[in-house]
Amino acid sequence: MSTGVVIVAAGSGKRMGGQRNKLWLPLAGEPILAHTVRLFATHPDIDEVVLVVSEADHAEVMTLISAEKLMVVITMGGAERQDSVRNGLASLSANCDYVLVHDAARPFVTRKQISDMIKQVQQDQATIMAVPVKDTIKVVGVNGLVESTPARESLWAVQTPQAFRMSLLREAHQAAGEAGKLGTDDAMLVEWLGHPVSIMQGSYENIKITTPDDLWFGEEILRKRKGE
Ligand SMILES: Nc1ccn([C@@H]2O[C@H](COP(=O)(O)OP(=O)(O)OP(=O)(O)O)[C@@H](O)[C@H]2O)c(=O)n1
Ligand SMILES: C[C@](O)(CO)[C@H](O)COP(=O)(O)O
Repeated sequence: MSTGVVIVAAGSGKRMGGQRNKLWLPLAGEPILAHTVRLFATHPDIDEVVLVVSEADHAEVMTLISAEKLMVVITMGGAERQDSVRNGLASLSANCDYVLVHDAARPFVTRKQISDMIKQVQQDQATIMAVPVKDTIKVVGVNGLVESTPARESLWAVQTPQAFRMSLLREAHQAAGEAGKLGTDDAMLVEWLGHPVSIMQGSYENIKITTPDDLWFGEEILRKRKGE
């Protein structure tokens, strides 16, 4: 069984509020991007890595990858995350039976979680990492008034990696592209095809670095892991 990963890094990090892609911000002295790419590129259960980047970051990414001597295929992203994933899938070889899709902005997934997910996807064909929500969630109307309160027991906050049988994810992206369907994650497209998607319990540490407060939390996660 051959497993590839598409790491999407072609965003711009608007919510971080900086001058350039947030993935260049340092975490324990190294760019966030370096942490994530190294984790997958050195993982024994991952056979191929495709890194999706923006035009603006391309040269610097090449420098980073060659300095680290990592075996990574680099490809260009698109306007939306979904476009970036689709471009990444197109760059994986025909040998891949399974694919993981991962946000470069989530550097804290562990090696064991990646291995567990690869085992799980071979059973379920589509599986995503998620954690039960801790807060009470409200559905709010455009008028600013609460419309409903979904039962918390059924709510999960979804993360990446998300893993799929390669042919299933390719089919979902192709169909979504043709229908103009846009999803905020890849599982949405597979669900829309009518295929079951299983949940793999992740961890509250697997945050997506999105806003400045995520950076200090991220430093704390690494400090704690170093001491373990
Ligand atoms: N067109 C896009 C948009 C996002 N991403 C990637 O998708 C992941 C999750 O996106 P998010 O955290 O929202 O990153 P940004 O889009 O960069 O952030 P923002 O929405 O604040 O601009 C990130 O690793 C980001 O680089 C991508 O590859 N291509
Ligand atoms: C895929 C994702 O990480 C699941 O939580 C998330 O939806 C991607 O982030 P974005 O902010 O929607 O681009």
